[in-house]
Amino acid sequence: MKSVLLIGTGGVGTIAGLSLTLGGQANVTAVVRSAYDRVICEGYKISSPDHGNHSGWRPYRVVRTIDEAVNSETPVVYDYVVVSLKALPDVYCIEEMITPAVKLSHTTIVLIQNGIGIEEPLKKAYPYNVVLSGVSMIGCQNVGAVVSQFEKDRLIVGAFLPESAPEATNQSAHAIAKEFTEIYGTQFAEYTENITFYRWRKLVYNATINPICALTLLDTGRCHLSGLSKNLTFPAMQEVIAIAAAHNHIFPDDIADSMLSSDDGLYYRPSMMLDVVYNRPFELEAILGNTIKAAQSKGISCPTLSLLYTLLKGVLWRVKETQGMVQAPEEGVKWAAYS
Ligand SMILES: NC(=O)C1=CN([C@@H]2O[C@H](COP(=O)(O)OP(=O)(O)OC[C@H]3O[C@@H](n4cnc5c(N)ncnc54)[C@H](OP(=O)(O)O)[C@@H]3O)[C@@H](O)[C@H]2O)C=CC1
Ligand SMILES: CC(C)(CO)C(=O)C(=O)O
Repeated sequence: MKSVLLIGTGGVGTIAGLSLTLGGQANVTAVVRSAYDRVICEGYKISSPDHGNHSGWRPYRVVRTIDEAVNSETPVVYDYVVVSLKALPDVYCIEEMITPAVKLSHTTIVLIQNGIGIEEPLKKAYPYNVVLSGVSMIGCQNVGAVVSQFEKDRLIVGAFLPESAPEATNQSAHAIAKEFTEIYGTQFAEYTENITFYRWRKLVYNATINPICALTLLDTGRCHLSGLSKNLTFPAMQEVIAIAAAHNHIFPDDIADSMLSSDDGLYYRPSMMLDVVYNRPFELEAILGNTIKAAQSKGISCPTLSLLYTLLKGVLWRVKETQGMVQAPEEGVKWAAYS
């Protein structure tokens, strides 16, 4: 049995924990924060078209913190640390957070998160551990231990390989990526040698639809009905496609239409929109900030994405102020300091 530590038990993480458990090859210890008491008392209520409906499901072990996960009566060495926290480098530092659970040269770190450039800090912090990058296509929510999955669970997994890595290291990283897809279940997870391509491909959706829904608080269906999808999302997608092309990721001609039709029949609220609705910090830098940096590095202009980014920076400031993460000085502010 593989020993898995799951950090980030929202919609994506809980379904990952369920799939890894049902596959029968992993014992999953889950770090559960605000829903801890409910999960201990009642378990999760899950409705999943792929993994079934469950009432009272619990992973192998439920803990409140990473320290508790590591310091049990018999200390556990984790084979995999699966991170499905939001990618929020401006709020917490994942590479520091997971340190107690990562055994040098042994533990594989698996990131199941949206965005680009998210693996670099992990690989830098753990040069002797394998870092896997997972792109999830699921549409899923966890509200108070009630988990609802709306779209198919499809997880693409590949090894994150810095350019300088020796070939033998690369080969073992690819083998571990394949092993992880088997533990997750090959009906739902697939291995790729080129995970960066899939990260960029997903960005065509996440860097456009997520921000526009988060700003307008309209779900995907209502974005179509109001004309936003045609007049704003579609052109914004062309910018992402051009930036991706400059980084050698070329998509089929119908990529924008296929992303826009991926929620057909649903009034879907993407994860960034839910974060704004629940007044939580959202993944602005990982999704939009890093895309704009990638454009700048190639001298590409992306006015629509830049405007969305600037507006969302304001929204994020508001969220952080209400959460006490930033403060406006009592004496007021002067324009000259910000011009
Ligand atoms: N939702 C979706 O359908 C999809 C999401 N993604 C991506 O997957 C990733 C996860 O998304 P999602 O599942 O929606 O996220 P959620 O916001 O639903 O879940 C995040 C979880 O992390 C927990 N958490 C936050 N901070 C800590 C901490 N310091 N210690 C322990 N736990 C913590 C939260 O706990 P608490 O409840 O206590 O706040 C919450 O349970 C994101 O990168 C997202 O973009 C990708 C594809 C689809
Ligand atoms: C839209 C979706 C579900 C695509 O898988 C997503 O990534 C999100 O909600 O952030």
